[in-house]
Amino acid sequence: MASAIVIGGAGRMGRLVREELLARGFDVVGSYDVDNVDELDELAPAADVAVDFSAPASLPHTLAYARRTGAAVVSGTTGLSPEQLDELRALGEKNRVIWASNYSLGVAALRRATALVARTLAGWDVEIVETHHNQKADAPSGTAKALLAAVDPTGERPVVGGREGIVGPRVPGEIGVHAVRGGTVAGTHEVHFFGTDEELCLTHRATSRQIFVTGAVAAAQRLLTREPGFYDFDTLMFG
Ligand SMILES: NC(=O)C1=CN([C@@H]2O[C@H](COP(=O)(O)OP(=O)(O)OC[C@H]3O[C@@H](n4cnc5c(N)ncnc54)[C@H](OP(=O)(O)O)[C@@H]3O)[C@@H](O)[C@H]2O)C=CC1
Ligand SMILES: O=C(O)C1=N[C@H](C(=O)O)C[C@H](O)C1
Repeated sequence: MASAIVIGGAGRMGRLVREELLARGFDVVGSYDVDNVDELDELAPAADVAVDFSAPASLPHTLAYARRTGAAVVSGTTGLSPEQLDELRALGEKNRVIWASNYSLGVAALRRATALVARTLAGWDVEIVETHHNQKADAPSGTAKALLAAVDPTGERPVVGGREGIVGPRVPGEIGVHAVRGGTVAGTHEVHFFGTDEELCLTHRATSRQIFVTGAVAAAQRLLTREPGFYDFDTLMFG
């Protein structure tokens, strides 16, 4: 039986992840949150995999744990800085690591579709809109950033958040990224492509968090069959 710890275990995602791990036969040997995250550095028991849905501030402890125990890491924490993402990538030189801003199969397909449409409709205006529950800490969502990268893989185009006041006409090539917060929305992502007299909109709507949980635990199971490396969700799940 494979063993696991959950980082952010008392959170909205962490509680569901723990249940899913147990349902899939994992032995869950620890749960870590703000008050005991320091234990990851030296005290926490070894496990085959650490599943992390917490906050960027916990990453040093997750990394220390993985280096000490050799555990695989499945991270879904968003709001990580580029330097923190590099640290996770570097961990992949010795450990099995996956980080994904979204563990839903539908969003994986949305990313592919977005890249295709962006190439097909080059020159159209693009606006990305994400909507989440009123407790979400980071904005824009990690998924919105991934969709932005799908539209503009080289990251060269100007990115605009909220528009207010007199800002002048839309700058050609710019990409709007907008965050909406309210209620209990599990996560909606829209990519609008505007041409002359026409609009194409790709939408993904999560109606529960279970999709992310199912995807993350499936990724954990698959990751444990792989060699050390830094994996992305699309490649790991679809090959
Ligand atoms: N990749 C994906 O598919 C998805 C990613 N997410 C991401 O997962 C993360 C968690 O989301 P959610 O469960 O809604 O958030 P919650 O706020 O419900 O849970 C966060 C958990 O992390 C813990 N935590 C916060 N800060 C630290 C810290 N410094 N060290 C250790 N633990 C900490 C909290 O502990 P305490 O209770 O003690 O405060 C809490 O238990 C977010 O980054 C979110 O964007 C969410 C859904 C899907
Ligand atoms: O915080 C959330 O809830 C979610 N966060 C992820 C993100 O930032 O993209 C994924 C999902 O949309 C839910």
